[in-house]
Amino acid sequence: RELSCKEQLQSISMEWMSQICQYVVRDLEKYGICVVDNFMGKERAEAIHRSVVSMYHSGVFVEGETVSSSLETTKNVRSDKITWVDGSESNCANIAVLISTIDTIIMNAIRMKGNGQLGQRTIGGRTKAMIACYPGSGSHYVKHVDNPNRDGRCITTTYYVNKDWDAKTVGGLLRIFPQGWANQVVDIEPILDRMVFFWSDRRNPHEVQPAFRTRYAITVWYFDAKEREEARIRHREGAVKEPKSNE
Ligand SMILES: COc1ccc2cc(-c3cnc(C(=O)NCC(=O)O)c(O)c3)ccc2c1
Ligand SMILES: [Mn+2]
Repeated sequence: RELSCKEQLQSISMEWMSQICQYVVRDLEKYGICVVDNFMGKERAEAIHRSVVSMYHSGVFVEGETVSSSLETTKNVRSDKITWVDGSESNCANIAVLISTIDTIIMNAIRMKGNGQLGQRTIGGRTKAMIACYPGSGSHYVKHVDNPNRDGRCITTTYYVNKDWDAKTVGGLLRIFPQGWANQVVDIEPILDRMVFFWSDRRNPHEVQPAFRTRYAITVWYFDAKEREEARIRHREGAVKEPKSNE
């Protein structure tokens, strides 16, 4: 029987989905980092770009706060502006599709593993999506670890929405310094429709190099169920002032 157009599209997307999940499982377990291009397709990527730009100009972004209590001004550590969305906000329909696509990849990657784990982690929940804007003129984020103190976050997933980005002229590279890889670095250009997955803990110190053009990224952090529960218990006991991860 000839497949209908809808069935053909579904079978292509199923094939695409299982390809991506294989890359994510293999690369996360082998390198701790996975880069996927053309993640949402050009049309959807450009629609997400338009949504993010109009949200930025509507003034909902706030200064990204640091969790370091040192006296140095936040500017020296990071100068991005952020806003958190769950995808239900106005103008976020395309971002909702992005979030559910990432959810599906992570869940299918775990299913593919068969033991319900990804890199010996049991994924349990995620944060909302954080949209970050580095407003150019050298804005950056110094070398840091997303989750240095076991706050529960185990996978960082960052999606870039920058059209015609050329890091040679406007900088803004994501540079990862993978632990255990001697002095190797991984430089990732924040180009439109690029998706990056990497372990959020001390295995992947990274920085955002000074950007000289407005630079947008959408990040969702996935929790390790056990670590998250332990962090909650620690937090409840008020033992340690943990940075809010704005879940
Ligand atoms: C206490 O509340 C908050 C609220 C928001 C926070 C956002 C970050 C963060 C972490 N990493 C990056 C990054 O590495 N981006 C890489 C890239 O864009 O290529 C980034 O842009 C932002 C860290 C701590 C936060 C605490
Ligand atoms: Mn980071």
